[in-house]
Amino acid sequence: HWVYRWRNPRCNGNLPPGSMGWPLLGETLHFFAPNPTWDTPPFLKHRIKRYGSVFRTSLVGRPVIVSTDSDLNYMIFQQEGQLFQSWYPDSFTEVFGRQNVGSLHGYMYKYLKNMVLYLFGPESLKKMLHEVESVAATALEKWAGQESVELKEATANMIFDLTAKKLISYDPEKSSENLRESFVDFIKGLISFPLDIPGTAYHKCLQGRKKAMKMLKNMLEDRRANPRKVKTDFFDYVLEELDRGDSILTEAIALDLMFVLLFASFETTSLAITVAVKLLRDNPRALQELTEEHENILRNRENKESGLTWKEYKSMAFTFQLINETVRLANIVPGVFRKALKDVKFKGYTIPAGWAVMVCPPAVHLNPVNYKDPLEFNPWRWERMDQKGASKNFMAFGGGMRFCVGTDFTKVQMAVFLHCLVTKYRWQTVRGGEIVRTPGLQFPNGFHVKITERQTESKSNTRI
Ligand code: HEM
Repeated sequence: HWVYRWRNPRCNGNLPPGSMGWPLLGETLHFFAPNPTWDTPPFLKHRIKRYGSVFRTSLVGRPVIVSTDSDLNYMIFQQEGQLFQSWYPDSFTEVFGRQNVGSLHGYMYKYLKNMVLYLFGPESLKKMLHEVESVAATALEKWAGQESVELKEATANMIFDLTAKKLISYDPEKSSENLRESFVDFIKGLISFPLDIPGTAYHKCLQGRKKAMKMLKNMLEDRRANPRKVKTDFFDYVLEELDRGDSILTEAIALDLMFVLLFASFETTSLAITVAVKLLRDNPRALQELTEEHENILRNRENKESGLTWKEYKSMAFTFQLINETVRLANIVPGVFRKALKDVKFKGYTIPAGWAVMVCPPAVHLNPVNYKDPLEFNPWRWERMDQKGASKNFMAFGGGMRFCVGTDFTKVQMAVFLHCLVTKYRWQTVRGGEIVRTPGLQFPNGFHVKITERQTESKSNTRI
């Protein structure tokens, strides 16, 4: 009876078609199978073909409705808090903490979102532009002296230092413990079998999180003991809120959030930059147009000594097309999770209240109906398309109320990094760069590149 119920869940209407897989295990293993292409994962492809764009399944012990349907995705994003609510699986909660941004609602959520928007909104980014440029220029200068660099790791370090400085004024040079190292341990075991015994990757992941959380807690306590006159970072604002007395923010929530924010900021953007550099390497025409755009900016600059200005940043039309095309193909977030708050009717089907719903951006971004030759890297396709917000066919940064608050920050970092890279350097692949999604996108053997200064390159060519 139990197995029968597992396979045929109750529903006040017509459940979307699909299979619940094996008892308990569901279809989890198929879902996590590595996919060595840019294309939609086979798990989705097979089921879309068999059942259509909306189907049911069971993942990590939960019944889930999978949506690859543009209209349903749109409705899910628009109905946040009404018919659907942000929700992430228990296994996420285990490693990211109980109070991650995804599980916050109402007043607390709005407060924290505003705080992040304040720290990384356009006004702050304008002021940060020179700093982002100097960080990228310094990093590239260092890398150019080396035999090769693993780009994903190197850019993640670069972004981590910048974000940690902005969010919590962390300075790796001055700190006795290495916060970044704990995050590395955490990430290595993130997509692993959840078996918490010494020696396993998962155990290391939880230990990494524990260590990072302890360091963050110490830093927050330090700040409490030595408050600053002018509030500039996340800790300053958190302490102000905690000291208000009637706030529902607790120290535990604040620290969990700090952890998620740091993670969300450097893992995603570093992956996007690495994918962009790889795609540029493979597409000389796009590299040429990008280089021309950035050389023009330098050529037209009145004061040659000044760094990038906001006006110059805003003028990078082709760069923004390239960034959109990169994140469309990269599908950095392969699934966005929600929970149905009520029974929801959609095209003759019912999504039962309490069920998890997974919106699948890859199925939308790689659908030939939405994008002609979807696997082709074609930044020019964005010339005639809206590039700013989210749409039914573009949800790399989510959509609706929960649209990514780090989008502008990511774009600034990507554009500025590419500016520094193409105006001064050339690079070649040494090894690696293969794509495997598991189901997040990764470079299993790294992406090792040799970066050389352009002048040096032309001088040596002349010699030859
Ligand atoms: C290429 C880079 C990035 C991608 C692809 C990305 C993608 C996403 C997506 C798809 C969501 C929606 C999740 C949902 O609806 O459940 C999201 C939300 C979020 N992102 Fe990003 N993100 C990126 C960079 C960043 C950065 C740099 C930060 C931090 C400064 C950040 C912070 C957040 C936060 C706090 C949320 C939750 C917003 C909310 O629930 O309202 N992201 N991101």
